[in-house]
Amino acid sequence: MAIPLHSFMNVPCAFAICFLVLLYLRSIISWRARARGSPLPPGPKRLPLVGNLLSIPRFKPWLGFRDLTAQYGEITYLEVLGQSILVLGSPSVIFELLEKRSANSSDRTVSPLIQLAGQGYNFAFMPYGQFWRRHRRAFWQHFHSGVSESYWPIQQAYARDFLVKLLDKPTQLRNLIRYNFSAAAMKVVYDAEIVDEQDDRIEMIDVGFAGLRELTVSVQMLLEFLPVLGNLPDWMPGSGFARTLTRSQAPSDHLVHVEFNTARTNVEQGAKGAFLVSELLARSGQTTQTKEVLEEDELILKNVAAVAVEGGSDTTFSTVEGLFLALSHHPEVQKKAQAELDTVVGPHRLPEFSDRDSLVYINAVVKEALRWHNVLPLGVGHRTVEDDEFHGYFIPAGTTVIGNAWGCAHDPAIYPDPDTFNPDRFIKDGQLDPNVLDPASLVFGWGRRICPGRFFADAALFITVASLLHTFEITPPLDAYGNPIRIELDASHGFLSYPVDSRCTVKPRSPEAAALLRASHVQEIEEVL
Ligand code: HEM
Repeated sequence: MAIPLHSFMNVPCAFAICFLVLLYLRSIISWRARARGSPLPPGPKRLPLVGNLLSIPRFKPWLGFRDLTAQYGEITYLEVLGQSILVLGSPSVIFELLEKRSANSSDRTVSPLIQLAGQGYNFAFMPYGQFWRRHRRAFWQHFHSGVSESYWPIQQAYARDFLVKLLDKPTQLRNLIRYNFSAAAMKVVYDAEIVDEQDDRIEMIDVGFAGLRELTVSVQMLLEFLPVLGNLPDWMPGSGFARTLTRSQAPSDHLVHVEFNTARTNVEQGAKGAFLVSELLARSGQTTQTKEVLEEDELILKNVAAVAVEGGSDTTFSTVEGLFLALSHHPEVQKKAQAELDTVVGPHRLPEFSDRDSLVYINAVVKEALRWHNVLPLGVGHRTVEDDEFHGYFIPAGTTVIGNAWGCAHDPAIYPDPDTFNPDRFIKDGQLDPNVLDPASLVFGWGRRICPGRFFADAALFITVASLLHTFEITPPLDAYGNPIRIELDASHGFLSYPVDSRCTVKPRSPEAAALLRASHVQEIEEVL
């Protein structure tokens, strides 16, 4: 009797189905054992296969995540194509998971996009482990609060140089803000002399970060799970995005290698300024080190130097751009700041770091600038290493944890009327109010991954804000008929966020203020730059 062909076909088919069912049952049993009866945190209903892919907000995700928090609570769980994601929506749960349990929540999701965007050298995206730790230690040695103070003269000189240039080229505001922070970072790290905003190295730093600016949560998800999209030939639709990312590779490589090697040559010829380079040369003189150790040391120091420049540029740049827009809306904030500066500093000199403790209102302006416009609205995602139980919920190992910094910084329960720029919210009885949550505890991230450049950033912001308000007046831009144009804050929606339009009119507060700036500038340039 003939046996029908389809019966043979059915045997492997049946085996395959049984195998899949067994795998599924095994995964459920193992999941239950791992979860020990704890449920996953609440979240939107998951669809078969794609899970919550459609619930991931595509545009300005920090807004959508804030809405998820309102609907499901401060701990919301999402799953996209098998990847667990936890969205934390209040400072208390963020601090609890990302600070107190930092040993388990300081990993990063390793993404091929980071290499594609030329950021492979950047330890902000490296997984938790020895290699990351060595980078972080090397960075911290040169940027902890004590050492950061030694860079104040450079930061002050560039802040003033920026303002002198602004006197002459008020329409170049954006380029000059970028110049201020990038040139100061290049000086601190490589002892590089950059004297104006047209220097090619300013553009190099800008383009080196451009790839990261393009990354959004939804694009990241898409490319994570369909990595082939990153390798499409140029002529295929959809390849443009990958091309934009890869444009950052050459400038980043230049920063890591060429700028470092130039600084090394200068140090070998007797230059004193470039501390990271000097450190490397000192170490390479130690004959006890093996060739491999020295090579890895060199790579780490090169990476760390480049991160300090890139990290030190765009973040502060975006914050100050937002601040200019806010100030143009609030003449009363400028008046209060100027009254304080006139009392503490007076008209015959410019503000200095030693004035900081007496400049309560200026410190409040810096805090409000960090709160009002967030350059990293969702920080940088963390990742858990092991299974955990949190508030009675099961958090699987490998969960991506997103702290919604923007959501907290704009929560009316923490900061009433959060969209209004109001430095007074931080002041009580003439002093900074310790009962108001410091936005620095939100916007610089958390735990073992907290921003190690925060002291450097805070100093750059303080001296820029104090010097600016002491000498300039900022008003809205004017239309063709001379009428003021009101520009609302619209933050771009990438991984790094920038005001889309921050046009404003800048002019010196008085002829005396302009003269004071120019006079101090000549002396400063000779001493520091
Ligand atoms: C307004 C200015 C700045 C803001 C808002 C900011 C914010 C952040 C945030 C949110 C993170 C991620 C923290 C986390 O994972 O929890 C971070 C990491 C980092 N930042 Fe900053 N940052 C600023 C300025 C700077 C500056 C000036 C530097 C360098 C001098 C810098 C260097 C870094 C580095 C190296 C990391 C990676 C840390 C790691 O993964 O271990 N940042 N920053």
